[in-house]
Amino acid sequence: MEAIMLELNELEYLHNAAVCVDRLGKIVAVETDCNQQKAIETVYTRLGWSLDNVSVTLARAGQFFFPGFVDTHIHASQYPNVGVFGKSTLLDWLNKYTFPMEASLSSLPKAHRVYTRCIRQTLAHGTTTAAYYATIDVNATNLLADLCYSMGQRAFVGRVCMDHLGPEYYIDESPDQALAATRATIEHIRGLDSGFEIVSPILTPRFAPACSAETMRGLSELQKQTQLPMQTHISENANEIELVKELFPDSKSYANVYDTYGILNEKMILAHAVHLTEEEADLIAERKTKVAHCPVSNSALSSGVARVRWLLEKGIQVGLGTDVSGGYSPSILEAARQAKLVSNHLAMPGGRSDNLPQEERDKSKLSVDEVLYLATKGGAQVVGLADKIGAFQVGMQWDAQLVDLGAVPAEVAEDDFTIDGSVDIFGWEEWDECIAKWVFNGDSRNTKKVWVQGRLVHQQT
Ligand SMILES: O=c1[nH]c(=O)c2nc[nH]c2[nH]1
Ligand SMILES: [Zn+2]
Repeated sequence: MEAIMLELNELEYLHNAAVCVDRLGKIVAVETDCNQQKAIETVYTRLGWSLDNVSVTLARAGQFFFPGFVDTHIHASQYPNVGVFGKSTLLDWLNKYTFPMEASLSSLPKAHRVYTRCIRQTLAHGTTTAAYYATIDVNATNLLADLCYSMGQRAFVGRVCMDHLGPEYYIDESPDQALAATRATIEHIRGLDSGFEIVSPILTPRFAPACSAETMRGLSELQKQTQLPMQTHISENANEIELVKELFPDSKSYANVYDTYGILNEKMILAHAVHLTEEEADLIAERKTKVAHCPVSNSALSSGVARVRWLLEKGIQVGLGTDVSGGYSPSILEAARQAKLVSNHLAMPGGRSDNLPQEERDKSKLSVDEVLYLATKGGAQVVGLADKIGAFQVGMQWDAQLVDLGAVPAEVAEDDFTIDGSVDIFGWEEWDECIAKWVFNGDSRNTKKVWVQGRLVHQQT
């Protein structure tokens, strides 16, 4: 347990720093405490590289580099509905808002508009990698992959499989058709990015109530053949859990349903995991399955509070998801903020931890560093890219954001009342205080530049 805590606190950000990135988007040198001159000397003298081959990027006073955010769970196809959920809860929300919107994206001009805006907006909020759900439509799913590729966002793109219980206007015809359609998107993405370097397919059974046993079994087989990652939902809402019990009376639990059909494994990302039992969490840990924590959505749809510390202590790797549009915001910074706040709720009286001693409850609270870890390194682990992204070690990919908190020089600060963004820095704060102020008050106005694999994919004008 100690090890988890230590690792969670290893948060990387760089200020007064220069980073050298080669043409393949790899970090070749990082210099801290430096100016532009020192950075250039590093490239010439220490590395002996020509500036033609290496770009040198500098974070100035008041700015810092932060690893790009990883959104481990987002429905690009629900993006027009952000903030539109009324008082609904999961199952009525799906029928009222979600399925009609997703079905309407079989219109490719509409899908183009929605997906372009979703990618642009998430990039502007510093999301360099996203695990996307598209829709059941093959052409629209392929379009999402094309757009991620051309706009430069690292992405996992999933065609949604749902051949059970859906509305008649939005359902896969049969397990065979669901699997054939999934194979078609895999082939499309292979044609786009043969090594799945930037865009990868991800197998996507929507959730147990919407998938027949045959489809889940078929996806398990397909995963064995392709080694692709997979994503689904689990244990988000009380009525959903009851429905799973009715539909799979022979299964011991929700997690056991996925285990029975061979899809609870180290390549599976489970979203929500709010109401897991002790046995389910132990099984998930044993299978090395990952969890996407979606605090904004869990509050918006009144689903509940996931016990992140409890999951981490079991050794389960956890990242953050916006879960647009169960979640109202495309921002992982907002998800980090809400992850911190909902973890505090677990320590308050009147909540689900009431039977625990106060000391145990206090342990549930996540720190600012920990939620930022979940937003970056934790997310990288969840999507299987921890050796490539989420930190700034030499040899890793330059997937990063340049954050500017708008600090003004001390000599003008006293009479400068210009409002420039939502974070006010007075100049006396320590760096960890600046980071905390960013987490609680920052937004996309602070995200000046964003890179994926060394390519500048967003720049504030
Ligand atoms: O938050 C969620 N969003 C969805 O689209 C969905 N589908 C099944 N379960 C779900 N949960
Ligand atoms: Zn979801």
